[in-house]
Order: sequence, then C-alpha cells, then structure tokens
Amino acid sequence: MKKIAILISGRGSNMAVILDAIKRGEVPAEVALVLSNRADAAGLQTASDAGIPVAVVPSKGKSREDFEASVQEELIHAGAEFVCLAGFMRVLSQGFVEAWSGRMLNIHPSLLPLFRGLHVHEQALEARVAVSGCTVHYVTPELDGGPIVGQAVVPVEPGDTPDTLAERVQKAEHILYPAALARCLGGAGNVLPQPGILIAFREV
Ligand SMILES: Nc1nc2c(c(=O)[nH]1)N[C@@H](CN(C=O)c1ccc(C(=O)N[C@@H](CCC(=O)O)C(=O)O)cc1)CN2
Ligand SMILES: NCC(=O)N[C@@H]1O[C@H](COP(=O)([O-])[O-])[C@@H](O)[C@H]1O
Repeated sequence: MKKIAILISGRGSNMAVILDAIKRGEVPAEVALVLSNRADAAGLQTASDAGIPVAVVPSKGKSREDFEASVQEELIHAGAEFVCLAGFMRVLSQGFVEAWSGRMLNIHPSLLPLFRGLHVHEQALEARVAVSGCTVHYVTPELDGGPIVGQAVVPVEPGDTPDTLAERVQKAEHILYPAALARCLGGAGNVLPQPGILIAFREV
C-alpha cells in the first residue's frame, strides 16, 4: 500500500475524488498528506474533514529553491512514496522533479501534447478543435511533457465558453485520475463506460 501525497492549490476536486476512490478500495494507496502552496485552498478543509494530515507551504515571496526545499521536507516527514499534483499551480525545478522521477503524476486539462501550460480552454476554443479533454502524465522537468498514462476525450460543443468546456473536461478528470493513479500503483484501474467520454490508457 503506497503512501501518497497530494499537492493542490485550489478547490481540490481531483484530490477529493482520489480520496473517495481510495475509500472504495479502487486505488491501492493511503494519503499521508495533502499539501498546498496557498492557505486559502478550499481543498485543505476537504482533506482535513476527511482526517487527512494537511500542510501549507506558501510559495509567495519565496525563491523557488526555498519553496521546494520546504515542500520536500514536508513530503519526507509525511513518509510520502508517491506524489499526485492535482491543480498544483507551480512549475517545479529539474532537481525536485528528478527526486520524484517515476513517482509523480499530474492531471492536465487538455489532450497533451496540445495546449500545454495555463489557459488551456481558451487555447482550445481559439484553435477551434472539435474535441478536448484531459491527460494524466508523469511529471518531468519539461512542463506538461512527461510520459502519458491516460487521457479522456470530450466533445467541444457549439457555443462553449472556457467555463463550460472546463466543467465538461473536469467531469472527465474525475473519472480519469483515480483510474490512472490506480494503474500506476499496481491496481486494476478499471473504468465503467461513460456516455460522451472516451477514456484510454498507455503502458508507461
Ligand atoms: N517541471 C514541471 N512542473 C510542473 C508540471 C510539469 O509537468 N513539469 N506540471 C504542472 C501543472 N501545470 C499544468 O498542468 C502547470 C502549473 C503551473 C504553471 C505556471 O505557469 N505556474 C506559474 C505560477 C502560477 C500561479 O502561481 O498562479 C509559475 O510556476 O511560475 C504551468 C503549468 C505543475 N508543475
Ligand atoms: N496546468 C494545471 C491545471 O490547469 N490544472 C487544472 O487545475 C484544476 C484544479 O481543479 P481542482 O483543484 O478542483 O482539482 C483541474 O481542472 C486541473 O486540470
């Protein structure tokens, strides 16, 4: 049973669905820590209410090096063996990422390698793609460039705004991330067919 840490910066809905999937026995893990770089991250309360240890390591006003050293200290103290980035909005340095090589996942709200970085739904609408979706990938020093574990595809609907597309993509994230994490941790990671969502995984 792997001890995992989940890093967030905001609402934490992906963190919450991972907690639920673990509780249902669908992900062979236990959550040792939920950590945020923002004290106002709503996901911290969700984790705390679930009895999960939480930590805040503010990134504002800190060098990237000092910030990451504090994060690493918390991860080691918690005994984390695997890290899930779930809406964690900081680009991580090569040194930090390499210390977690093969043991850190991220969820990105586009079909990588399309639309890396931020403001991805604006990019997708601007590009007039017919489909979008989300990607779970291993984290490497190259931003959003790591090996893909799984992807979920959703249609872009006429009249979509960044918010309506984000909502549709996030529903897919909540199905994809727990299953992808389960597969990375040696679990089955099965997904029931979902209307309007195509999900596929890659051996990594
Ligand atoms: N080295 C890597 N770091 C991170 C990766 C990665 O693949 N390699 N994934 C990202 C997640 N992410 C998109 O999925 C992402 C997060 C944040 C940013 C970004 O530009 N952040 C700014 C600060 C923004 C803020 O604080 O609001 C920054 O760090 O300067 C881009 C992409 C996580 N990290
Ligand atoms: N580039 C990183 C990025 O944009 N991540 C996105 O942040 C959201 C966090 O939501 P959550 O806090 O409710 O899980 C998620 O939609 C995730 O794809």
